[in-house]
This record gives sequence, structure tokens and C-alpha cells, in this order.
Amino acid sequence: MALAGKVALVTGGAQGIGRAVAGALLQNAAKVSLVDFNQEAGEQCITCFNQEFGSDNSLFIQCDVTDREKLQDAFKRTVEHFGKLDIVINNAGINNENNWVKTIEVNLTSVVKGTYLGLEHMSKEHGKQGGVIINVSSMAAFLHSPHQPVYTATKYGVVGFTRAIAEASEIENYGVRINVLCPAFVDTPLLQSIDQEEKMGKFYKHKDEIKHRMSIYGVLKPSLIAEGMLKIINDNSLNGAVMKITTSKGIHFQSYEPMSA
Ligand SMILES: NC(=O)C1=CN([C@@H]2O[C@H](COP(=O)(O)OP(=O)(O)OC[C@H]3O[C@@H](n4cnc5c(N)ncnc54)[C@H](O)[C@@H]3O)[C@@H](O)[C@H]2O)C=CC1
Ligand SMILES: CC/C=C\C[C@H](O)/C=C/C=C\C=C\C=C\C(=O)[C@@H](O)C/C=C\CCC(=O)O
Repeated sequence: MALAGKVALVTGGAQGIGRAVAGALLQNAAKVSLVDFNQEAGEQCITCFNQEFGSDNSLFIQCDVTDREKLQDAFKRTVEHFGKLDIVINNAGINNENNWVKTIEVNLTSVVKGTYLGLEHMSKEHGKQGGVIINVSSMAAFLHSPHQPVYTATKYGVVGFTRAIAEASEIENYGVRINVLCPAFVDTPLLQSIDQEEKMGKFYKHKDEIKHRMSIYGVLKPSLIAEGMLKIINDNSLNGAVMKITTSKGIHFQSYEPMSA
């Protein structure tokens, strides 16, 4: 998919990985709708993007992705503003073992909802032109974190859901490619949650073990994750792909044995 003129909706786009991929999309002449619940971060991000890329190419919509009606409205406002939707990146995520219900709502339930909303606005079954969806998981879906059991579960779930709905899209000829991206540790504000007892709960006493893993596995730059996302968007052959990004192997893909009876 050539990026110039394409319209992307990025949840959690106000900072971290979401902001990095939004900037990369704008640098490639796409237009972006940042959907984030952090009003201050969103306004600061949009101010920077408007200065660098012009005021017609970015939109910030304050929205908690766990509020289904507001998320539905954010998609609707994005299409009303830019006239169409081509790319959806379900990126918003949290690390909160102390409020694991919220963690499931943000990291998994909202990714499912965002995927279905993306299909509503891009799928041929709704008379639309097609598109691409990227759901953000984690390397925690391959190397589970004993100190983040619910976070780990949500990221496993994102991989499984994405692989399944991608095959459904192929079978039903939706015209929408759906892929999942699994980064290792990335240098974003999310990492601060490791030091926050209100986020780690009873696993807080293990924070140094997580930091030890980070020292072993390294910490990636958000720009490399953005590079992986653009690779997925630009490669029309990718559907149901599980991209992994690690310091040891860079951007690579998980392979799976063909399904057999
Ligand atoms: N930072 C890391 O080490 C890794 C992060 N990831 C995943 O990447 C994604 C992005 O994470 P980061 O950029 O690192 O985090 P971040 O905390 O820097 O940015 C996340 C953004 O999502 C927004 N957000 C959180 N909950 C929201 C909600 N309910 N509604 C709307 N917006 C919400 C935040 O306001 C923030 O702007 C997450 O799904 C995370 O699990 C995956 C692997 C590694
Ligand atoms: C507060 C931050 C919380 C979570 C951050 C992130 O979502 C969690 C990451 C968990 C595990 C990261 C593992 C990283 C592994 C590597 O970097 C690889 O180099 C290890 C080598 C092989 C992995 C085997 C494989 O590729 O399947």
C-alpha cells in the first residue's frame, strides 16, 4: 500500500510507539488520527505534528478506547474529517497487574473492538475499499513474564485473535489485511510502570527481575517499531503475519507449522 494520501487511525497515538508510527506515517505523506485518552499528551503531540507536517494532516481525538461508544465515535469522526480510512493501528496498551480487569479491557477487548470497527469502515463486506489493520502484542506472547501474568495473557490473546480474524478476512474476501506486531522492550513511558507499585501490585517486589531481563534483552527504540509497522503496511503480501522485533534478531517473523487434523 503506497502511503501518500492514506488515512490512518492510531490508538494510543499521543506518545511512545503510537506517536513514533504516527510521525513515520506523516513523513510518508499519510494523514493520521490520534486516538488517546491523554488530553495533554495528545494536544502536545498534535501541536508538534502540525508544525512539522502542516495542520491539515493530523487530528487528535480524546477517547478512552475501553468506552465502546466513544471508540466507535472516534472512528466515525476520523472518516468524517478525512473522508475515508485505510489503516488502523490498535496500539493502546497498559501494564497494570493491580487492575487486571482494566488491563484486559485495554490490551485485548479494545483491540478486538478496534479491529471490528476497522472492518466496518474498510471491509468490502461493507462496500468499502479495503485496508490494513495492525494489532500490537508483545514478545511477552513468546517469552511470558511471570511477574506480568495478565499482561502476558492479553498479548497472547492479541496474537491468537489477529491470526484467526486475518484468516476470516481472507476466507470472506474482506479486502483487509490484518497483522500483529510483537516488540520486545521499547524505550517508552510504559516502562515506568515497572517501578510503580500501584501498577505492579503484588508483583512489585520482582521489579528488579524485570529490569534484569531488560538488561539481557536490551531496549529498542520506538522508531524501529515504527519501521516494522511501515513494512507491514507497505507489503501487500502480509496477512495473518506475526512480526517480532528484538535486539537479537531485529525485525523478523514467527513461523508456524501448517494446521493439520
Ligand atoms: N514499551 C514496551 O516495552 C512495549 C510495549 N508494547 C506495547 O506497545 C503498545 C504501546 O505501548 P507504549 O508506546 O510502550 O506505551 P506508552 O504508555 O508510552 O503509550 C501508550 C499510549 O496509549 C494511551 N492509552 C493507554 N490506555 C488508553 C486507553 N484506555 N484509551 C486510550 N488511550 C490509552 C496512553 O495515553 C499512551 O499515550 C502497548 O500495547 C504495549 O503493550 C509491546 C512490547 C513492548
Ligand atoms: C512495562 C513493560 C512491560 C512489558 C514490555 C513488553 O511488552 C514485554 C516484553 C517481554 C519479553 C521480552 C522478551 C524479549 C526477547 C528478546 O529480545 C529476544 O532476543 C530473546 C531471544 C529469543 C526469543 C525467542 C523468540 O524469538 O521467540
